[in-house]
Amino acid sequence: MPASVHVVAGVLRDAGGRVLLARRPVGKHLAGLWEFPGGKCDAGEAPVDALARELREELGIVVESARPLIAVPHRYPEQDILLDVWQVSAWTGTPHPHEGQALAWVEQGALAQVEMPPADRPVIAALALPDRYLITPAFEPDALDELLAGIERACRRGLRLVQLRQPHWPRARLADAARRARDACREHGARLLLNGDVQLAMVLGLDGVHLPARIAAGLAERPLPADRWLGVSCHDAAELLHAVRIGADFATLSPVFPTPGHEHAQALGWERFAELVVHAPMPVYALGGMEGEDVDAAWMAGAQGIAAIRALWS
Ligand SMILES: Nc1nc2c([nH]c(=O)n2[C@@H]2O[C@H](COP(=O)(O)OP(=O)(O)OP(=O)(O)O)[C@@H](O)[C@H]2O)c(=O)[nH]1
Ligand SMILES: [Mg+2]
Repeated sequence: MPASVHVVAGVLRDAGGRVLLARRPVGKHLAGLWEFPGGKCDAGEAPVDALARELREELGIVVESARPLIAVPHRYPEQDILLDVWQVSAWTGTPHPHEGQALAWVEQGALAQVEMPPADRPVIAALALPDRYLITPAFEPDALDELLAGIERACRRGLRLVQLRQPHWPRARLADAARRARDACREHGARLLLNGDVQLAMVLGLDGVHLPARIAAGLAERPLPADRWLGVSCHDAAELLHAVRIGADFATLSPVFPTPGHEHAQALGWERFAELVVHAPMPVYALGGMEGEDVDAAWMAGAQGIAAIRALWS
């Protein structure tokens, strides 16, 4: 089997947050579809250099600053590719179609409706997800008010993705908490996912669910509609693969570092984390021993960002 082709592409946003797409010219692979500008790495060329070269050739701009967003392995009938997408945060020049391709600035929320290559689907998820994912700490059921106050505080600090996780609470109490947390999150434009309980999440109209690995293992297909978020906790290559199979939108992969309460688990470290994530065609959060300042390291290892209890709670 030929090795996969390394493709780099850039996400450029205008002042209004719209994303630049280019239309693949007639006669090329996947002609007519809209894509993120970019192309194949030359032999021996570093991805960041290839990105700069492709965006200069295709758009006539000079990349000043970029960081990895997501790398998606994808198998086309013609070839296997690794679609390595970067967020370009600064450039000079104005993007022009240097190769006769049509260009369009598209609202983030409209991307899912645009005809893009199949490999781009996880990229749209990555663009819609934040770089920090809060998981609530364990509370006693009688500390519901304290839990909600913490969620409020987190939203006010800018957290935009929250997992309500209280696996030992009675269901009625959990439903109370989820309802109130849902309203608090909504008020701040944050999404609330419920750990483990698909049915309750649907009844309450939450933004989605996050499944522990052992629950995901019992599923053969996606347990909720496409307009909700499905996150899955993973710890190895097999669990990541299974999460993809059941249509997860994203995963957490842990533990990157040792954490109290999980001393028995073998920590992955960044190197192993990166090896596992590059095979996963979905956004993956780094979890386990994360600190707020680890977001950069997580990006460099191919992660969407960090997931944490302690570090994001206070
Ligand atoms: N640039 C880009 N390519 C993508 C995206 N999604 C996706 O599946 N691809 C695939 O990745 C490959 C990129 O090849 P390309 O044709 O753009 O390469 P290139 O710019 O170096 O052009 P060339 O090989 O014609 O010189 C194609 O098979 C394309 O279909 C995307 O969002 N952007
Ligand atoms: Mg190209």
